[in-house]
Amino acid sequence: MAFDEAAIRRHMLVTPGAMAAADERTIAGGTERAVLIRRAARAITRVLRSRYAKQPTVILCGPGHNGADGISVAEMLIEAGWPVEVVLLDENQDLSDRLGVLSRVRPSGTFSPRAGMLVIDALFGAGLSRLLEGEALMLIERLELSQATCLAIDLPSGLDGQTGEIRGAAPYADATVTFHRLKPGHLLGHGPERCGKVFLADIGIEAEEDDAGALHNHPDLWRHLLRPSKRDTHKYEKGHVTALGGPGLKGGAGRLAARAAAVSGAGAVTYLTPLSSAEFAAASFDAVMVAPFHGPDSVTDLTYKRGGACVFGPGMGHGDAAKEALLAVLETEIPCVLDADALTLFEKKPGELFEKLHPNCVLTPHEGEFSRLFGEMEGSKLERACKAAKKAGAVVLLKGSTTVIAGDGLPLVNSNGSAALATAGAGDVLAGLIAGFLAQGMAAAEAAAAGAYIHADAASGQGPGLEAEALPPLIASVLKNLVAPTH
Ligand SMILES: NC(=O)C1=CN([C@@H]2O[C@H](COP(=O)(O)OP(=O)(O)OC[C@H]3O[C@@H](n4cnc5c(N)ncnc54)[C@H](O)[C@@H]3O)[C@@H](O)[C@H]2O)[C@@H](O)CC1
Ligand SMILES: Nc1ncnc2c1ncn2[C@@H]1O[C@H](COP(=O)(O)OP(=O)(O)O)[C@@H](O)[C@H]1O
Ligand SMILES: [K+]
Repeated sequence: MAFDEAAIRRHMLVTPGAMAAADERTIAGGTERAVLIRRAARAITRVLRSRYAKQPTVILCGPGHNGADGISVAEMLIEAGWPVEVVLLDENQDLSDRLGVLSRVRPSGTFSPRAGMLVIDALFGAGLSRLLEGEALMLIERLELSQATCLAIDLPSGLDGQTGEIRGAAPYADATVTFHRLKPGHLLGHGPERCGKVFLADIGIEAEEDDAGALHNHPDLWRHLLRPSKRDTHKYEKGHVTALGGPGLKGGAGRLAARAAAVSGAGAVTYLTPLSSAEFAAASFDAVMVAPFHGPDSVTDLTYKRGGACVFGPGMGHGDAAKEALLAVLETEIPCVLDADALTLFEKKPGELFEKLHPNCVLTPHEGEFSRLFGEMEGSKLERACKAAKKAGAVVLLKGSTTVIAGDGLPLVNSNGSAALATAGAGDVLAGLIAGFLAQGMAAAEAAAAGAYIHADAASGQGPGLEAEALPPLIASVLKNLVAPTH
């Protein structure tokens, strides 16, 4: 089972390098560059006129094609009677064939952005190749610190389109108009905070699958894998999840994971917990079954009998019996989600875990768990998750306001989360939900992608008062809307 092919083309993220190649391919195919630039400028002008009232507007133009887009926008706005001024990074740029624009050029030293002014940032886009310095740094720093409204062309200048890192400075754009497909930098690192609202414009570039550097997680990619049940389906045909909880006061985390598994569409969930806490667990659940955990056999016996998938970690504790049970289950290659304690258990000897992991495993660390398990790594979140997945031989879902999922195939970036999810237990719910999808037969990367998106979608529209307990019923209604109706 795999992601939908047509959706891959629609939802791919294209690195700046691949985007430049796609531009050149389109030009070689017979579309003139000037035509692409005019289409880009028209798209920018459309966004601008629908979003902002006519107001004093300064267009910062760089030396490359991003600047060419800016100059083309300047022409269109001048024609529409906007009060436009143009600042050129290269003051010697030849504009003898654009006399209308030339008459609006002002020295860069006069650039003084302030509230009530619109600044169109066309200094650098995909071609940013080094740290901002000198004149460019001065212009962007002034803009970054000002109250002016900024509309960025392609990327806020200084934001790295591949990593979302800031190379010297970058404005806080109110909106960004980009072309063809989003770039990873719109979603990673500082991207979301610097880009503002991102508009995607079609300028007639052909999509080729090889251009994809990653995928932007979207239901189109995996919705077909959430099959509605047959009329006469049986609960054990819909998958069984085993959740291993721990003793004592942290049992709530394991129970949250079990409950999330129960609303994933899986037919049944068993929560295993030491005898001392089994009675309390039984009193807190109705549909989820509770059974005593008394060592590795209680987990492997159950998973041999019921199959499905397991979730280890939330509230599991650091006991030796839990660790042995986890290692024993990994030997059987049953699909597993490993979160929280199941990851920190191995912080001193990660190799012991990596040796046993297999491609049906999903690891769901947050940044702290990630660095405890994989050490400090260089690179963007996307690059780090990919390296970690390779090292672990499993799917790695690295959580955060933007979540990255990496495995064997193209990595995915999930960006529909909101700060309502920054609440204790939200991660436990995610782990259980993914285990539920694994139990229903989804492959690890697909289950992780569906889990991350649906989990975040369930929290959308919720506020700071969201408690993790409230997520399972919200997840159930997101799922109901995603799954095609039964006939
Ligand atoms: N390639 C094309 O045909 C098209 C490009 N488009 C636009 O063109 C942009 C890409 O154009 P380019 O590849 O020319 O790249 P850019 O215009 O983004 O930047 C490249 C130029 O900036 C200079 N530069 C890069 N980093 C710098 C730094 N830190 N300090 C000072 N100078 C720096 C480079 O030497 C080069 O002259 C896209 O972002 C998009 O806005 C669109 O108009 C569509 C068509
Ligand atoms: N600011 C945020 N914006 C979007 N999603 C967030 C944010 N903060 C946390 N999340 C999401 O909430 C979940 C929190 O998981 P985790 O850190 O493991 O918390 P816990 O261990 O308390 O359950 C993850 O899925 C994460 O991606
Ligand atoms: K720009």
